[in-house]
Amino acid sequence: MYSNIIGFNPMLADITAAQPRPFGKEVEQYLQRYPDTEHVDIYLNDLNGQFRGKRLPVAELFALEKGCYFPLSIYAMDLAGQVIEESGLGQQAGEPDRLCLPVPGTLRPCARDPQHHAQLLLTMKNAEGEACELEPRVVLQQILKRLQAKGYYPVIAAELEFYLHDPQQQPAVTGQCPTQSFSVDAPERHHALLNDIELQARLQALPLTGVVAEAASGQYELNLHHSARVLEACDQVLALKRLTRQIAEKHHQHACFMAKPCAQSAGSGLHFHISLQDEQGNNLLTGAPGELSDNMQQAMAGMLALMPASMAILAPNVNAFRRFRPGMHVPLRASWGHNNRTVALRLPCADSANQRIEYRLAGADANPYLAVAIILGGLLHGLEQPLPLPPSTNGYENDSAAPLSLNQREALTLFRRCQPLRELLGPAFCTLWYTCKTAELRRFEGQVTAAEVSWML
Ligand SMILES: NC(=O)CC[C@H](N)C(=O)O
Repeated sequence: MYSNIIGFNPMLADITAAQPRPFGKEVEQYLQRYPDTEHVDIYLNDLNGQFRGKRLPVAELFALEKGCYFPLSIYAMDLAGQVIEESGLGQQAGEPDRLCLPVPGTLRPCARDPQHHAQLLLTMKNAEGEACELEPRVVLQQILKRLQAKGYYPVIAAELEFYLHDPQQQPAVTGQCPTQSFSVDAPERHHALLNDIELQARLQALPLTGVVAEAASGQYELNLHHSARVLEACDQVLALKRLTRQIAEKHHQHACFMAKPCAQSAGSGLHFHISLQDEQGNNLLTGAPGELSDNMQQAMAGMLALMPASMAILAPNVNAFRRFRPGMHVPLRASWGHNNRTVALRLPCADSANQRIEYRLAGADANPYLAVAIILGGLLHGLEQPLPLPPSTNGYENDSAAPLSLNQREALTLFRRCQPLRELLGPAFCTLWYTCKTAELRRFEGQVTAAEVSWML
């Protein structure tokens, strides 16, 4: 909610990509630092950002330089880990494997047992040996390449909300959710646990800059420092989620990243602050004092134009749509405004060098690679095909901004029909997303819910 108040000076951001170390060297250095390592989890992040892979004895680590194999169907799994046959990647295709390679710089200790257990992110190749177009990380990478080809270097900072709760109880159980945003005393209740998160984040070189108590009991926000290494920043969001879950478990708590775990309490968002630099590190969104630059107007107009069709990615399941309720600091329309937490694109107070957009639509359960691909795709769309910026709005009363689709089926239909998104995210990926999410929704709708049973049995 309140991250980046210390400053978002894009001039400070290092726009050069990290020099990848040869993987063997990275392993050697890691094992010098953690000589007692016994195991490593190697993983890909699937469509839902879940970790899929296997645990290996550490001796296998060196051999990974040449790669290893996992089934392509990892990118066709639903939230329950079932392969969606309608994708055509499942058993009817024989569930073929693809080559996977380590992502340089992602060998980190695992928070569950940092001295003995490591983890490593992989990336998949397609049948031709190119980056796999169905992998969310690759979808974002392609958009970044297009931006860089035009001399645009985005800078992003993530804010991730979640609930801590007793595993025997629901998060923010009704009646126990006093409003306590900003409370500096609230974190005292979870002092040891939050300290542990910070410590493990340091060990994993995740730039955690702050922890904020949010609007409901047990709800917190984690702020990551802004970075021009956009892919790495998204890797870090997912690593931070895993770390937080593991640390919570150690403290006999549960960390919940559902978008709306409790109907009566605040939902959890994944907000991104976005800025744009040129090669010299100048902020390209900055305008004359009191004015919005052309770039800023075009970037926002592009994001707003793609927003209704983007909901299917930013709210990736039935529960994610429940977050969009009035009075919960959540946008309900494709809106923008100055210093306003009810709009989709918030322009925070900032001095001229730090002007940026806060994109507030994604839920905490959204895939960060895809959410950022949507945001930067919208920005690119706006810069390439300038559109007029609609008037700013100020709160829920003003209904001049375009409505957003607030149910998953409608959102998926808009997504399928949106040609610019198809072009930005790639047709193969868009077909996969639509197919998997439609099948997942059908599975959900085919169930009898606990509410029906308790009301009617
Ligand atoms: N931190 C805030 O601005 C509140 C955001 C709100 N919890 C959300 O769901 O997005």
